[in-house]
Amino acid sequence: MIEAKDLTKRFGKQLVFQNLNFQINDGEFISLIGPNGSGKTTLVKILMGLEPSSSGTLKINEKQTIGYVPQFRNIDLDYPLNIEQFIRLNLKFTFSAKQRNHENKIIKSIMQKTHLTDLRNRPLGLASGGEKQKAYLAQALLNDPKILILDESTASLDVEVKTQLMDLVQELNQKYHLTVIFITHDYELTKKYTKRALLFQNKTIVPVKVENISKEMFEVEAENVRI
Ligand SMILES: Nc1ncnc2c1ncn2[C@@H]1O[C@H](COP(=O)(O)OP(=O)(O)OP(=O)(O)O)[C@@H](O)[C@H]1O
Repeated sequence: MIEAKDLTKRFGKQLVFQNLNFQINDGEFISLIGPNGSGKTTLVKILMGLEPSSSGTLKINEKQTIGYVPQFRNIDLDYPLNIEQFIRLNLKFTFSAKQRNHENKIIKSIMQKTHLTDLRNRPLGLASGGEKQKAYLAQALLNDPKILILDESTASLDVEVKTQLMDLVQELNQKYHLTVIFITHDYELTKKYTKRALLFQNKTIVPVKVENISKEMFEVEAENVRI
């Protein structure tokens, strides 16, 4: 379980959020939503130990490792690695034959889980957006995480590819009891894949049932941001 108690974060004089109190259950598929700049990425950085909190606590079970899937960025057409080589970047480089053997098995299994086996030799620079995003997902799964964070990972994909990626994540969530935290601005995907959301509002978090979220709420937030 992930549990926040009175979690507060400031950057210098800027208060990002204060007194966050929430829980995320093991195996839950939950969305993390709210306007641009409300603190979604900052919160997951604190969760991953990449950023200190200002006060309060954010606890996870010590044994729970975390996989992080960012939104894919532009990758040059002549990027030197193929999909499999790119995924391997998250492994420890080793010259031990025994360790290599072990790693090969892990890679094979991850490629099967993410449906990338047939694409393993494709240069990453020539892969489609969805294939690149799946490669990022595969990389995040290498260390057998119990918690998977998708940080706007569907943002630059077209609707059909978004759905394919989310179906895959849902499969991983259900088959392997992965806890999934889905950071998104996408109303349709929030509705389709999650039952509960942590909504950033007025510098704190409100846990809400997704069935009670309206499209207008997403749009109002977007407008607020523009002002
Ligand atoms: N390292 C940093 N130093 C100073 N301010 C920061 C730092 N990182 C984030 N911020 C600020 O903290 C606030 C929260 O940023 P964060 O990226 O967490 O928001 P977000 O909800 O993920 O936004 P978006 O939806 O646009 O990705 C923003 O005002 C941002 O400028």
